[in-house]
Amino acid sequence: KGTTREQRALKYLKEHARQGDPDSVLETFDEFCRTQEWAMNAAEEKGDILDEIVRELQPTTCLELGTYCGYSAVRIARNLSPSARLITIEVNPDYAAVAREVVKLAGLQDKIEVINLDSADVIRELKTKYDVTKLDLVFLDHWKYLYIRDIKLIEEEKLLKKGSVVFADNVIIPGAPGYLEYIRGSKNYKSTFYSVHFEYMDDMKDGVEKSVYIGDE
Ligand SMILES: O=c1[nH]cnc2c(O)cc(-c3ccc(F)cc3)cc12
Ligand SMILES: [Mg+2]
Repeated sequence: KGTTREQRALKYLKEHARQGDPDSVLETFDEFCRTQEWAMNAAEEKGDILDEIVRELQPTTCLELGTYCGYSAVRIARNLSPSARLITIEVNPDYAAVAREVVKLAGLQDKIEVINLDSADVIRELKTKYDVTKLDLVFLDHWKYLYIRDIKLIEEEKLLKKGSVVFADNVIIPGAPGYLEYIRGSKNYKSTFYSVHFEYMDDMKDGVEKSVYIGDE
């Protein structure tokens, strides 16, 4: 084949999506995943909840862990206010390269910064190197066993404020038991679980967890 699934998806988007139109990029990506090849996008029901959170919260500074091909980065950024921005971290260089192209195709390169590094290393430098004061929205969608490591690091760095939302994908499939136990047991968060279908699979159930930070600043 020579190409990766992510490169085939990007090719499809370039051939079928409207340049500069985020909605077209997302619709086309969903079409690709339903008709050509499955991909792990936070799509459909998961994406609808994410849209709702962004529209209601109107976050200024967003952090996404696990960019993959940039589907959820585009989904978040298309609803951001003019001065708001999204920092998205992807440790896999091949995924990061595709994501940068998808972000450009959507015309959102001024709102989204894709960083190809390990999430922990970036979180430790958000205040000093990335000019971040507080995070209004955090989307956890990378390796499931890293959710708990990274949320603890985000707390340690005092990056959350009252009302900040932490939204976690895949808390059922593949599952993030340690994270769920931690966040639901913490007095600093008010958590809500949403039972949703697994992306592009109408006969599989996954879950997402929305946690509002109510702790000390
Ligand atoms: O590794 C993942 N990172 C982020 N999101 C994911 C996601 O939404 C789904 C899956 C996934 C789950 C089951 C399976 F059979 C194959 C892939 C992995 C990730
Ligand atoms: Mg996911």
